[in-house]
Amino acid sequence: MSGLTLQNIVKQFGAFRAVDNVDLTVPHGAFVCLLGPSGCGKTTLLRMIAGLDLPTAGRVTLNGNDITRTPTHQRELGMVFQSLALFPHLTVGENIAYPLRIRGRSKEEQAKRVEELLAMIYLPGYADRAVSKLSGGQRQRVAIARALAISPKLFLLDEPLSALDAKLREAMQVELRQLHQRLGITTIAVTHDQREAMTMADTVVVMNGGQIRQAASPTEIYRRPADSFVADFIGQTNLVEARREGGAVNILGQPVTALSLSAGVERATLSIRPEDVRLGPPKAGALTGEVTFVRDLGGVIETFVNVGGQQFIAVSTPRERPDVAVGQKVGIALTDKDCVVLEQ
Ligand SMILES: Nc1ncnc2c1ncn2[C@@H]1O[C@H](COP(=O)(O)OP(=O)(O)OP(=O)(O)O)[C@@H](O)[C@H]1O
Repeated sequence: MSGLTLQNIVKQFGAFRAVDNVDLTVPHGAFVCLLGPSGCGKTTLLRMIAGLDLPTAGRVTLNGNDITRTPTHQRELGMVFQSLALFPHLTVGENIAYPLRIRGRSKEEQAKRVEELLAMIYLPGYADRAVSKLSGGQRQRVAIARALAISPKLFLLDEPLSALDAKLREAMQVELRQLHQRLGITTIAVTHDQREAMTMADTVVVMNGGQIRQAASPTEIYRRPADSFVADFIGQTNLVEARREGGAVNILGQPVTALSLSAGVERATLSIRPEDVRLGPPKAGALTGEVTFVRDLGGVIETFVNVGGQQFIAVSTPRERPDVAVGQKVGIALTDKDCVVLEQ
């Protein structure tokens, strides 16, 4: 099978299980982001894919070959890790050519490839520059070019953009995605930044406690989170418990007439995205709460509403700005369409 497959991967550090039975298939040419909070095991998983760590159990296959125990240098990988910095004493061109030089490629081949790669990262004519004269973003592009010099079978990135400031980081995310679209190299990137993952990846793999909680497209992860961890970790959400009481579905002790639960379900956790919370005048059958805070962030307006002791957050565009003020009583009319039913 072409692409990368992880089967029942376990990594144990003494009694501590950093990666716990991970199964994942990355189709050839896909861009996958491993996303999760600090310590969830993403770097450990990437290091096993790279061959920098051996799994305690499980199997790694690349394009049908078992590479679980293959040394890193025989895996034909391109890697951009935070710790793998550019060589400061070499020029840009020498840095990019380095993987070709140590593989004994001719000077002509090295020069040709350096030229191609510099054009690809939008730095033509930079071969003779000193690395120390580059900006942070340019350095990162050179590190990417160096990793791609050998046309790797697999491209691995560990927090590749974390040293850059927010604006440059966003631009580089788009650049990396576009580069991937042009080259089609199977790519796995580790990040703790969900915007970064959603910008770049075909598949976002959300991890927690060494396990995969959900692996799906950015849209699916956001619109149909598998559980409350994913719902809460990706973007903002309102998590509430719904209970069947009498004939109606109640939230925080208030009946919400337009909501239903599947037959036989007595209680469930609902995830309601802030953009699906519409505020209006209080009315029967809707939740009633009190506005506690309004935050105008320019492009979006966030309104915080206290409903029975729990804070709801509603987000709207400036055009749809709700006409509400702090202290005002408001209604939140919810329908099934606004909610994702999680644990039942
Ligand atoms: N060599 C090691 N020995 C012992 N424990 C380790 C070792 N490497 C990692 N761990 C532990 O394994 C867990 C997962 O670490 P890992 O670096 O994979 O997390 P991560 O998700 O990449 O986090 P971060 O975003 O902070 O880098 C952590 O609790 C970490 O302390």
